[in-house]
Amino acid sequence: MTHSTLALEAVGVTVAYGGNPVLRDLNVQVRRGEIYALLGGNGAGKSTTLNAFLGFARPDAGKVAVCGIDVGADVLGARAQLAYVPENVALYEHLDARENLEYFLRLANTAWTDESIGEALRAVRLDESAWKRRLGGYSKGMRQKVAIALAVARAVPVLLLDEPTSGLDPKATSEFNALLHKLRGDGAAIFMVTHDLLGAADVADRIGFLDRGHIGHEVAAGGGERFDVRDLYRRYAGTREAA
Ligand SMILES: Nc1ncnc2c1ncn2[C@@H]1O[C@H](COP(=O)(O)OP(=O)(O)OP(=O)(O)O)[C@@H](O)[C@H]1O
Repeated sequence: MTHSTLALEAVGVTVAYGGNPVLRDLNVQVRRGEIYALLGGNGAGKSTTLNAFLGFARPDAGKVAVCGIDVGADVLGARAQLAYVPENVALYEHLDARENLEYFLRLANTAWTDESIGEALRAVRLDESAWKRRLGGYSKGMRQKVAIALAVARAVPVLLLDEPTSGLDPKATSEFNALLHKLRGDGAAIFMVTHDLLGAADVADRIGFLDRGHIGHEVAAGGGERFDVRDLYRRYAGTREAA
């Protein structure tokens, strides 16, 4: 893995709260053009891992980098490389999709035009008939599209997703997965945390199993069947028991 293609890197990361280790010697690397799913039970440390990449959880040991930028040394520089899409996307309910993008792009100090915003909304396949509707009436899937359109308009190479498909119906999930594959094809690095084994198996190139703050095992997709789902289940059940 060359340095230039490495988008996310955690090396020997330990994060403790009140002396209690939540991440323990966590090691993970995600390249551009790759979708990585981190699978783990409740309390395994998934959100803390995201927070470490975002610079909200400071490692007690180890190093976290985004596109080669050390998060501890330059948190704003690192954040400028990524977009974070939380489980429940918080946007302005009384603004429409375009207005939300304009507002957040201005906040991010990113130049935009009507054209570039239109391109971003088209790229995420948000139905054009919805562009002028207030977000208050949007479904979860539509909100996620707007959040990802913001990432597209900012042209960031890294996406961090928290439980992206929970609460999406099968059609919205399949549209969402197709969107992730398109972004991956355009060179994005996508890191998602999830409980959803089948969802991860559908979309990810690699899956890491987080067990009490440590990735004990990773599997990569291969061949027509991609993953051996029964094997994934056995491994996941093992971590869930321990979590
Ligand atoms: N700010 C904090 N202060 C103290 N403890 C924390 C803090 N944040 C997380 N923890 C603890 O760290 C552990 C891991 O939490 P984390 O939220 O990272 O797990 P998770 O895998 O995202 O869980 P879930 O799937 O339930 O959201 C939990 O035991 C949690 O209580």
